[in-house]
Amino acid sequence: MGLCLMPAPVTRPSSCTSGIVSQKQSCDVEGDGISSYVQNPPAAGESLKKCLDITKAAIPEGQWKATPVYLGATAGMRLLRLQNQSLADSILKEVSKTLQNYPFDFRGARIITGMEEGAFGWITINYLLESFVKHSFEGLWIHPKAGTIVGALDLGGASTQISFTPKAKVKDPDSAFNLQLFGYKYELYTHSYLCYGMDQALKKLQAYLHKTAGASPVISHPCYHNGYILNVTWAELYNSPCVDTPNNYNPTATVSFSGTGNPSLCLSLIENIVNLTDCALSPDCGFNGVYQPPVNGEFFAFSSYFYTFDFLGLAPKAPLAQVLSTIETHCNKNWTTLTAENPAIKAKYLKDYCASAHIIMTLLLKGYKFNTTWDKISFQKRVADTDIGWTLGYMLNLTNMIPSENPRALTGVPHSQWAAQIFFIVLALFLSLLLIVIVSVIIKS
Ligand SMILES: Nc1ncnc2c1ncn2[C@@H]1O[C@H](COP(=O)(O)OP(=O)(O)OP(=O)(O)O)[C@@H](O)[C@H]1O
Repeated sequence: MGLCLMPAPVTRPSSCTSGIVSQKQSCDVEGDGISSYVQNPPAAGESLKKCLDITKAAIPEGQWKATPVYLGATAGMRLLRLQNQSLADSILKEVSKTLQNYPFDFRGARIITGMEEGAFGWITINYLLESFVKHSFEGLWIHPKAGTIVGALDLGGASTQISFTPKAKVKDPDSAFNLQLFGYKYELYTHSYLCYGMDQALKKLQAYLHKTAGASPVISHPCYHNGYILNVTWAELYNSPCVDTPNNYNPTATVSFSGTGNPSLCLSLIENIVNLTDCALSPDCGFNGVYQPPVNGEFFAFSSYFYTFDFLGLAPKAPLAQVLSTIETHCNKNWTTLTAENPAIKAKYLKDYCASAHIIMTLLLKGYKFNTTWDKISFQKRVADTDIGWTLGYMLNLTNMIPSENPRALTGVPHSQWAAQIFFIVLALFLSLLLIVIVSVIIKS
């Protein structure tokens, strides 16, 4: 769940992450955001209040009333809405009530769409890199193809998004997101894959293994480290619409996953949950039959992409061969060695880095087809001292902080005048140089 606060006089909210934000202050709703509301509403409510109190303390009292607050919920809530619409509604109502009790200018809570999540992440990155301003300036005055607009790869808990400006027009209108920023029109390709966020992808793996293991109570898991054992109830395993409940479903039954640390088996297991066959607009395909034009330009990969690659020492960039060998070495470590080497890393994350690294490689290389453009991806958490995510883009959009017109055009300086000025500056420099050469030739002779 993302929540964003922006003190009114601040022209650029400098930190806007999942959680609550005010200038450089940020804090997260404890646990897994929205799911903690389902499991333990009072604790989640307290955690939300704690965050709001920290934020309140960071904003001068005189600005509280003028500070707009929006709450946007993402894929966790999209999934909950699929399962239980009234529970999703009551959570949003409850959260809204809490926010209304604070002195901010609360402007509403809603579940954003997957396309919005993708597009706002893309806006956040390019806004922080100042690429919209550079692009519109360079695009208009220097070279029509100048300016570096980067693509966005977001890997959340419940969904994953890819967003970029393709070379050619987007062929499927359902994947096109049109924007005009600083006087420049962008046609963005964006797609959100629900159920392919990291938590749900890991759950899909477990459910696939459970389904294919027959009645066995202990199941080998090749993506878990040798020596690691995870016990889960069927209720926990099948608590999401991303996995099909078996016919003989028994919520209290338990299953044990026992790690075998086998990287190549892990990789082939993942191909059972990611459908890599063609789509209707072949060869322009992502995965699961989804249309996707060929990837174009540089990309920033954040959220779970970053967490995993940062842990493995592969962020922000590493050659593909190094990435593959690092993942293999990591997956081959047994659980005792791994925990001894990483005492500060929580087991809930440590147990999954092998699986998540393989899921990431499958999505990037085989799903999105970065196989020939691997070096274009940067694994990043922050840009310009600010966390990357969809929340800042959401806020910028809702508060109309990115003008659709080019500010230079608004200042009244016409294009032809700029072109003439640049032409005369270049001509003057050339004449000065020529004069220096002529004078030095005359002096020598
Ligand atoms: N330090 C960490 N190491 C590894 N994984 C992490 C770490 N912190 C968070 N994660 C995981 O990263 C994933 C993405 O988390 P994030 O909070 O970005 O998701 P989200 O915004 O709730 O997702 P969605 O948009 O799909 O609803 C989750 O699977 C979460 O468990």
